[in-house]
Amino acid sequence: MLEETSIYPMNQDTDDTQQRPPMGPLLSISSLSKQYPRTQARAVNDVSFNLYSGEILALLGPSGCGKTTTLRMLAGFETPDTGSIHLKDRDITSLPPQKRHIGMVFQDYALFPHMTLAENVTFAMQQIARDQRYTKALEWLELVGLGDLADRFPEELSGGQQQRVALVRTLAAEPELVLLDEPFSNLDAGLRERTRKEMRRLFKKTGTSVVLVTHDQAEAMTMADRIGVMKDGDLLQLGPPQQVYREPANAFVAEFLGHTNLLEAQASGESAATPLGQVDLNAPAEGRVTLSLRPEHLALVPSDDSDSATVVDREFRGHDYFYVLQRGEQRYCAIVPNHEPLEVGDRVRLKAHRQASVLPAEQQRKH
Ligand SMILES: Nc1ncnc2c1ncn2[C@@H]1O[C@H](COP(=O)(O)OP(=O)(O)OP(=O)(O)O)[C@@H](O)[C@H]1O
Repeated sequence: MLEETSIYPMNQDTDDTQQRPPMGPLLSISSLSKQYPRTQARAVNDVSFNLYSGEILALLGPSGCGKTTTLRMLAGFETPDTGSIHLKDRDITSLPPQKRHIGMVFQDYALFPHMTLAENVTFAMQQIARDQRYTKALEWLELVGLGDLADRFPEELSGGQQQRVALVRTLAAEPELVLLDEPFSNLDAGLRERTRKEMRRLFKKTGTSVVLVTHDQAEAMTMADRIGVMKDGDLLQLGPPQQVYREPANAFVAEFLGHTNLLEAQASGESAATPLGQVDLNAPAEGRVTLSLRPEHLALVPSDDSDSATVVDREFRGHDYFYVLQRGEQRYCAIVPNHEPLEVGDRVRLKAHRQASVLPAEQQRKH
C-alpha cells in the first residue's frame, strides 16, 4: 500500500479553507483492481487510498491511466475484481449506485432541458419536505450566483453557468461524497480557471468531500488538497500538491506535474556531482541517482566558457521567460523573471540555485 502523507495543512490557498481536526477517513479504498474483458492489463491495479471529510482529492494522470475506472467503481457503475470500498464504515463495494449516497457530476452536465434551473435543483431534493424544496433550491442557486436566473431553462445559460447548476443539483441531494469526472473540460480556458476557483470555494464553504479526476495538472494543483498521480493503473504517489511537485516519487510524476530537468548524478550525502556541477539535494543520498530540478530553480549566468549552454528557444510568459537550452547532447529548461531577457543564441552557464529532488529508483510494474 502506498504511503500517505497528512492532508494538513491543505492547499496553499487556504483563506477559504477551514482546517478540520483529523478524524477517521470518510472514504477508504483498499486494494482496488479492475481488468476489462479482452484487455491485456489491469485498468486499475491494487489502488488504495483514504479520503477525509471535507477533503478534495484529485486523481491525475494521462489518458488511459485508470482514473475514470476508479471513479466509476466508487460510483458503483463498475464492479471491482478485487478490493473494497468503505464509506463511513459502510462496505459499499457491492451496493448499486443509488444506494451509495454518492453524487456524481458528469462532463456533459446532464441537466433536464425541459425544467427550469429551480426545477432541476428541486428534483434532486427528495430527502426534504416538498413545500420547502423551492426555497432551498433558490438558496443553492444563490450560493453559486444564479439566484436571479432560477426560472430560466438550461439552454438559456452559458456553459459555465450550466456547470454550476449541475454541481448545486448534485450538492442539493446532500451526498456524503461528490465525484467529478473532468468537470471543466467543456469550458474555455478563462472560464475554466474562474469556475474551478469558485467550485473550490463552494466545496470548502459547504464542507463537501470530493474526488475528481483530471488529466490537467494545473486543475489538480488549484483544486485539490491532495493529488494522486496514476499511470498504467497504478497509483504512483499521493500527497499535497506542493509535496508531489517538490518531492516527486519518480521521473514520471516529476514530468507530469510540469516541466523539469532530469539529471543523472553521483550523490554523496547532502549534495551530488551533476553535469551542471555540484548540486544540493533535498534528501541525503549515496551513489548513482536521478535528480529532478525544476526550471524555476535553474539560474542562467551569461558566460562564454567552453561548457556553457546555448539558448535555443525562448517563450515570453508575462512575468517570466521560459527558456530551452542546449548543452552538448542534453536539453534543459529554465524559467527566469523577465528583466534583462536573453536572446536565442546567447551563451550561459546553468547553475542550480535550489535543492534538487532525489528520485527513488523506478519500481517494476507488478503485473
Ligand atoms: N469498457 C471498457 N472495456 C475495455 N477496456 C476499457 C473499458 N473502459 C476503459 N478501458 C481501458 O481501461 C484503461 C483505463 O481506462 P480509463 O477510462 O479508466 O482511463 P482514464 O485515465 O480515465 O482515461 P481518459 O482520461 O482518456 O478518460 C484504458 O486502457 C482503457 O482503454
